[in-house]
Amino acid sequence: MTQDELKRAVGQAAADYVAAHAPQGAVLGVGTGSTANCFIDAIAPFKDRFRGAVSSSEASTVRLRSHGFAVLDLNDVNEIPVYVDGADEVNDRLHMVKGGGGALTREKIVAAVASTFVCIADASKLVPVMGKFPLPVEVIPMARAYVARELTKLGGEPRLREGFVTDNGNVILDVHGLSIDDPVGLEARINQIVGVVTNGLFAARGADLLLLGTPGGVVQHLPR
Ligand SMILES: O=C(CO)[C@H](O)[C@H](O)COP(=O)(O)O
Repeated sequence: MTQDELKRAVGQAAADYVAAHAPQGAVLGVGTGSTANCFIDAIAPFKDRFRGAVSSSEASTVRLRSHGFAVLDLNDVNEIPVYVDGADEVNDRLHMVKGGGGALTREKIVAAVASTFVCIADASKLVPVMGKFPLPVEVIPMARAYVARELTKLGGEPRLREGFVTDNGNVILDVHGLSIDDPVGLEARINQIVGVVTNGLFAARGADLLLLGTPGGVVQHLPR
């Protein structure tokens, strides 16, 4: 199976999960990226069961609307039973590195509100130690050079994502060369740097369920 086929399989599995578990009239939390797009396409036939969706990016909003979903302002929503999103890396505790698509801050906000975070990923994303995928950090533009120096002190090699501006008007520093042995500690440490909006470690609030696309089928993992 190709990687795209595995992404479609987990997108469909997540749609089946949500259709079975989310209450009638619920608000759905929707992530960003190519795997999340597969989920959006797979859940579209069930859209009338939902009050609408809260989106984590302008790109997902466009796709949701193209399927006829009502896209709601998070400030008008009290509860999100399920949030479905992809990951760039995930470990067996269901900590993740996210933000390859640059939507990490809105993703983290929607995930914080959600009762259940379902991570959907192809098998290549499951790793013993995270850090091979450069860790995205969203930064207020005027703090870029300062934050880069601070990230270097933590042992990483930050590189500006050239020509990219987030939906929030900020820049991304991708931090190379980290071996993330303490995801919870590093997430908190980086967020303490003045000028950082947030970083792509989702460890304090990891996923509750991983649907992993493997050549043998979609496998469910709970946090170890
Ligand atoms: O965090 C993300 C976007 O900010 C994505 O979930 C992550 O980059 C995975 O993307 P894809 O499903 O395209 O591999």
